Amino acid sequence: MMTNEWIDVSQPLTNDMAHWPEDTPFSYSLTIAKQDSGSVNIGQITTSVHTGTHIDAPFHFDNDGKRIDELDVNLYVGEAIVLDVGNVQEITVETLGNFSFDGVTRVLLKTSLPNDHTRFPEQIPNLDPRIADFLAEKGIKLIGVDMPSVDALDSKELPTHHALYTNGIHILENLMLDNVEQGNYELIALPLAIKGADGSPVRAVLRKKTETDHN
Ligand SMILES: N[C@@H](CC(=O)c1ccccc1NC=O)C(=O)O
Ligand SMILES: [Zn+2]
Ligand SMILES: [Zn+2]
Repeated sequence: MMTNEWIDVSQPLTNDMAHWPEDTPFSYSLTIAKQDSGSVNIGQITTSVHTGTHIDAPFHFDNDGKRIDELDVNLYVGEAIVLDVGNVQEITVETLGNFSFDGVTRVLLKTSLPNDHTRFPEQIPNLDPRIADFLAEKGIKLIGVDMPSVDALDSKELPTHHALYTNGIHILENLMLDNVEQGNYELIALPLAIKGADGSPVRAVLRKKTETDHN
């Protein structure tokens, strides 16, 4: 039997990609060219850690929260369910109540927001903070979204970030799920080991589960 292939669900890191207003854009440039060094090309990157597909450490919104290097890598590798919630602008407990979460600890929400890494959206679907309690009860430890934030783009209070955190649910943002259908997958979305950081870019990949897969 042919094994399923891993699919990339990360935003490509390009010099024209979208970033938060007033935040540091992503930039890659060649600092040393092979013709100058005589041996190698060497590049450098500059970026906010909240540009592109990334995870938030609790320290992002809580000064006493865990930093990137203190988070358990097991959160970011394993079974995940992709749910299509593209039919609503407000994602509530009622929306999620239509789905079965049997045994999974990671949920990825495919919303109506078209995934375009070069465009920072003006508006995004709203995640009701009350989904945090609901998902925690189902045993969810990680939520991923195909949007720049789990809160409204102009929010200062970040109620959904805090509600998720209070319920032990970690956050993955800016996935590219337009070409992914609802269903059960394996996920890898590992952060870099950046000491003390509030967030980290990840390379997020999914592989569809088949009936013959065993846990
Ligand atoms: N909470 C967002 C980031 C965020 O809110 C932000 C990122 C960079 C610059 C400003 C931001 N928020 C400003 O109100 C995130 O988790 O990526
Ligand atoms: Zn973030
Ligand atoms: Zn966030």
